[in-house]
Formats: sequence, C-alpha cells, structure tokens
Amino acid sequence: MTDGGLAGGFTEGFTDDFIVLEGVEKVFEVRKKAGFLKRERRQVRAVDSISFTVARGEMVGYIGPNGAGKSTTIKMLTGILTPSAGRLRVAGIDPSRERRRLAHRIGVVFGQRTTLWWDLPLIDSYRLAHRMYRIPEDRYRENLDRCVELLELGALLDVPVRQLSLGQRMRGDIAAALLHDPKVLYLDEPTIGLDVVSKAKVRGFLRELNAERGTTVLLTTHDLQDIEQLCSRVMVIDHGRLMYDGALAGLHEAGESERTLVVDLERELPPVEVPSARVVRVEGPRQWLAFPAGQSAAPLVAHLAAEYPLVDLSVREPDIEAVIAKMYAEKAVS
Ligand SMILES: Nc1ncnc2c1ncn2[C@@H]1O[C@H](COP(=O)(O)OP(=O)(O)OP(=O)(O)O)[C@@H](O)[C@H]1O
Repeated sequence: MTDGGLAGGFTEGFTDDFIVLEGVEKVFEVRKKAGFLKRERRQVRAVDSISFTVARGEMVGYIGPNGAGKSTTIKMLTGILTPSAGRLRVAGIDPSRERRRLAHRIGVVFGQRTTLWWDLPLIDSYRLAHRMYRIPEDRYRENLDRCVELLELGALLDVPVRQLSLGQRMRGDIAAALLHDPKVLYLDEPTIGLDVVSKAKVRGFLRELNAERGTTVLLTTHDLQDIEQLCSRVMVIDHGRLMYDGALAGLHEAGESERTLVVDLERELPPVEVPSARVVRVEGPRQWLAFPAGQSAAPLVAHLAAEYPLVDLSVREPDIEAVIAKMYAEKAVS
C-alpha cells in the first residue's frame, strides 16, 4: 500500500511508530458545590502519565471500565482535547496544534453518536464528506463503491438516517469515516447495541480493511469479543493508567486466571481431591476443577485417571471477561 491519495506531504515527520504517546496526562478542573454559595475546585486526573506506541497497520484494543480514561485519550488523539502534560503524535502530527491537517489522516466512529445527517438520506452525508474533505472524484467513487459493497449499504443510500436501524446506521457511520482514506481509524464502541449478525458484518469489514489497506485501528469497546476477534494486542487502562499492554493471550497470566478441567465420572461422587486444583462445581457425575492457567493439565489428568472412575474430560480456557474483571478488582483493592 502507498501513502498516496489525498494527504499531500504525508511522509513528513512519519515514523513506523504511527501513534506515539509519551507521559501523556489530562487533568480536568471541576467545580463541586460545597454548601449554599461555596464551590470547591477539584482536579480529575482522567489520563495519568500514559506512554505507548502503535505501529502502522496495527489493530489494537483499548479497554477499561467506565471512567477509566479511554474517551479522553481518543479525544486527545483527535485533537479535540489538549494534553495537560506529555508528548503526543499521530502520523507525525501534534493533534491539538494541527487538528485540521490531522483530520485528513484520521477517521473516527463513535458508536453512541452519529456523524451522519439525521434527516437527510444517507448518501447526502457522503456527498458532504466528499466536498468537506475535498476527496478527488475517483477516490471518492472507489471508496464509496467498496464500502457500499462490503457494508451492504446499496439499498440504504436513499433512506433518511433517522429511519435506519442501529446496525445499518453504524455501518453507514463506518463508511462515512473511511471515504477520505484515513490512515488511522479510531473506533469507540463500534458494535454497541448491535445484533449478532450486524456485529459479524462490522467485524468482518474491519478485519478486511486492516488486512487490505493497512489502516491502523485503535478500538475501544466493552465487548471483549470485538477484541478477541480483531486485535492481537490489547491495552488495558484503569484510573487513567496503563495497566497492561501486550498480547491478548498474556492477559490471562496478568490476571492470574484459571483454566477449568471438566470431568465426567462413572457415577455421582463427592468432590474429587487432586493436588493444585479445586472443585468449583458438581452436577451429578460431572465435576468442574479450577487450576492455574499457567500449569499443565497433564498431572491432574494422570492423577484423576489413577484414582477415580473417569469416563471423559475436557479443558476450558479462561473467559477473558472474567480475567479482566479480576484485574480491575485486584487494582481496586490494591
Ligand atoms: N470534560 C470533563 N470534565 C471533567 N471531567 C471529565 C471530563 N471528561 C471526562 N472526565 C472525567 O475523566 C474520567 C475519565 O473519563 P473518560 O470519559 O475518558 O472515561 P472512559 O474510559 O471513556 O469511560 P466510559 O467507558 O464510561 O466511556 C472520568 O472520571 C470522567 O468523569
């Protein structure tokens, strides 16, 4: 893929570290009522000294509980908010200083809000984007045709946005964010409220976009299946701090998660006794044993086979949702 197309001078200041944050902070001053007339000033440290880099073409999940600082980070990356401290660059550009120039390189989709014109047919929002971003005619046509095909928008182009279902509207929003060929796409909850089929369509499209065009994607979501299906790397933020940055698989270790061995016995028995595993559930002849995710199941199986009338068994991987919930909980008490 080339960097050609719309953005002239794109290579200026460009490195393979496409998104760079160094010690970035965002502190909000809030005033709180403290009596009849008195107001107290308070500082909220929404983002607290965060550093990371994202290489061109990476697809990274950015997750955390409510109020963790995800949206604030995204707003700084788009230039809507200026960091209180630290250094931030996207495609070599300082977002808050050169917001307009950056706008040609980035696409943003907020699942909870639409950028489409509510009362106008979908196609009109695209025509406006065409003019606003001064997209060359052939690029616009090509990008629109591609989005219409892959996101199945053909029958919806003449429908006013307010009449679209949530899933249709979301696909419409994603197309709108991509018509100007952005090099980076920020997605904030792109599958929120969508049914299973719509989710699959959106995820399939994003996978293809990333693979074919090398678009760098930063994805914020509460749906961990989005992460599991799209991102090989995940960053976890809590209380404005980066708690984890690495492979999705590594989260299991970071969260000290457990795997489950499900055993079927010949008959109903009291909970089995096996070293370094504990029975967490019993249902008739079936028992569930939890053991550390980093440990091999082989010795447990050998012990069970030797000591108990074993019929069948299977190992279940930890549920990522549970792992992350545990991470948050541990952080909260520490
Ligand atoms: N404009 C603002 N003024 C004051 N405080 C703010 C402002 N914007 C965000 N905050 C505070 O900063 C913290 C981080 O908020 P942020 O919206 O970034 O979290 P989030 O991770 O996106 O949460 P959610 O998952 O709920 O969207 C919260 O405590 C929030 O109340």
